[in-house]
Amino acid sequence: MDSEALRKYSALHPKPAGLTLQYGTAGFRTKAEQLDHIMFRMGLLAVLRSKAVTATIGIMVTASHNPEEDNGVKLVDPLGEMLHPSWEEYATQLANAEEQELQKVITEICQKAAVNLHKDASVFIGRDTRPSSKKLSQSVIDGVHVLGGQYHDYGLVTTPQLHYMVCCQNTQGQYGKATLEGYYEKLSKAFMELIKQSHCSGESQRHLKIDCANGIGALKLSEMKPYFPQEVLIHIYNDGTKEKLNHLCGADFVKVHQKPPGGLDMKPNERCCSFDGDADRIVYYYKDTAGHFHLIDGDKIATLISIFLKELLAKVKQSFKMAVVQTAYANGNSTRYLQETLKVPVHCVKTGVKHLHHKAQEFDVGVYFEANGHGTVLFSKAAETKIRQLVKEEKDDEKREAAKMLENMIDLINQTVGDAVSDMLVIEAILALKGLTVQQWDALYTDLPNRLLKVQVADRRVIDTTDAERRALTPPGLQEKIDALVKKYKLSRAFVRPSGTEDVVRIYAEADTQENADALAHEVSLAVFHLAGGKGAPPQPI
Ligand SMILES: CC(=O)N[C@H]1[C@@H](OP(=O)(O)O)O[C@H](CO)[C@@H](O)[C@@H]1O
Ligand SMILES: [Mg+2]
Repeated sequence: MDSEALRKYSALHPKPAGLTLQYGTAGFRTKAEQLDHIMFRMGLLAVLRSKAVTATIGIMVTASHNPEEDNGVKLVDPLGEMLHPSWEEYATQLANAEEQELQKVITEICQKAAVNLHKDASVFIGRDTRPSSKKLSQSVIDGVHVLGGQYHDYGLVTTPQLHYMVCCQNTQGQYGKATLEGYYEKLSKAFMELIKQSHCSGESQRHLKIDCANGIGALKLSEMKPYFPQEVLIHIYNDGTKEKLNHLCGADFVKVHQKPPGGLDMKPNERCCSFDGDADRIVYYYKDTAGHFHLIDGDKIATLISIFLKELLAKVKQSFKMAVVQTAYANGNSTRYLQETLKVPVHCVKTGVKHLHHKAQEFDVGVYFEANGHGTVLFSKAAETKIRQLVKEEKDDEKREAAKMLENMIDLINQTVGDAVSDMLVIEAILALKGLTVQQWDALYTDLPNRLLKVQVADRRVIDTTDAERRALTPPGLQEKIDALVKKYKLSRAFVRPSGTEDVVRIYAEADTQENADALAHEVSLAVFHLAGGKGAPPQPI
C-alpha cells in the first residue's frame, strides 16, 4: 500500500466533519453532496474485496427511485449478488474512519478478511443518469487507482446491467459476453425464440407503453430497440429529456401512490408499465373502461411467472423443487392464491433483495419478487443442466418443446438481480404465449386493499422485529396493541418495521375495504408514534 498516495488522494476526497453513514439495505444513500468521500472509499473497498475473493467486483453509483438530488453506491459480488453481509460492516467502518485513521482501518480489514494486498484487483464501475453521478464515479476510480486496482468504467448502465457484466466476467463468459451488446443480444435472442413458439395474440397485443422514470431505463431501452423483432412495439415515456428523474413517475411512485405516473397518457385497457430510476424494478398497470386504475405489482408478476413455469415443469416431468419467496409486504391474497390455488410453496423473508435472493437459491426454481416490483427467477445449476440436456436429447416432442421454452426463460431472465428490462420481456413473452390480456392477468386474484405509511421517531432502532419482520419484539406493548387493532377488522393484517433506507418506521396494513385498511394503518401509526418515540405532530388520518 502506497501510504503517501493514499494520504494525498484521501485529502482530495475529505469526509465532512461529524458525518457518519451506514451501509444499509441498498448500500450508502443520501444527498449527493455528502457522498464524495464515500465513493472514494468504496473504490478502496472494492479493491480489497476483489483481492479477497480473487474476482471482479462491481460498483454502481445510483440512488434508484430516490430524488434526483440524492445519490448512492452499492457493491456487487462476483456472481452478481449483493455484497456479502460480512463485508457491509467493513464498508461502514471505512466510510466513517477519520482521514488519519484510514490506513489503519484498511490494514485491520485486510487482517480480519485475510486480504493479500499483493494480489491483483479488478473493478467494474457503472452509473445512473443523475447529474452528480459522473463526478462521483470519478471519485470511485480514484479509490480503485490508489490501491493499484484495474478497472473498467461502463459509464451509463442500468444497475442490473452492471450485475450482469460482473457475472459474465467472473464466469469466463459462461453467463454471457460482458458488454452491452452481449446483454442485448442474449436477451433479444431468447425473447425471439420464445415468442416464435406463440400461436395466439394479434398485433395490438404487442403494444406496450413504458414510463422510464426519466432515468437510465429510457436510454438503454432505446439502445436495445434495434435488437427487438418488429412486432414488439414499445413506446417510451418519461425519457429524461424534459422532466426530473423519478419526479411524479416511476415504479415506486406508481406503487406507493397507487396511481398512474405523470407524462404518460393512458387509454382504457392499454398495457403500461413503469421502471424505477435505475431500472431494477417494474410494475404494470392499466385503466379500465370506467376509468379505474389497476395496479399489477411484483406479487402479480411473481404469480404470472409461477403459473407459466409450473406448467412447463409439469410437462418436462422432472422432480424439480419450485418455490416463491416473498416479504411481509406481499399482498395477503397473492400468498393465498399461490399456496391454495396454484399449490406452490411460499416462503416469507426479511425485506431486502439479498434475503429473497439467498432464500430462492435453495430451490431448483426459485421465483422471488418484492411487492414493489423487484424480482427475478433463479434456476439451480442441476436444473439448468438437465433442461439444456432435454432440449438436445429428448425424443418426445411436447417434452422437448417445454424444455426449449424453459431454456429460453433461463437465458431471458437476469438471474443476477431484478431487472426491469429483462422482467418486462419475460412478462411480454408469457402474455403472448398464453394469449392473456392485461385484464385477464389482473383478474387472477383481487388484491386486498392495503396502505403503506411512514412515521418519524427519535430512534427507529427501538423497534426490533422477529418472524420475517411480521412481529415487533420491542418496544414493550407495541405488538399487543397492533394485535388488538388488527382484531377490529376483517381479513386484516398489519406490521411495523424500521426502514433500512430511510430514517422512518414503515407501517403496513391490509383489510377487507380500503377505508378499513386506511383506518387500521392510521391507528397502528398512532401506536408507533406513542410507544416508539414519535417526532413532530402525531400522524393524521388518511
Ligand atoms: C416497503 C419497501 O418497498 N421497502 C423497500 C425499501 O426498503 P426499506 O428497508 O423499507 O426502506 O428499499 C429497499 C431497497 O431498494 C427495497 O428492497 C425494499 O423493498
Ligand atoms: Mg432501483
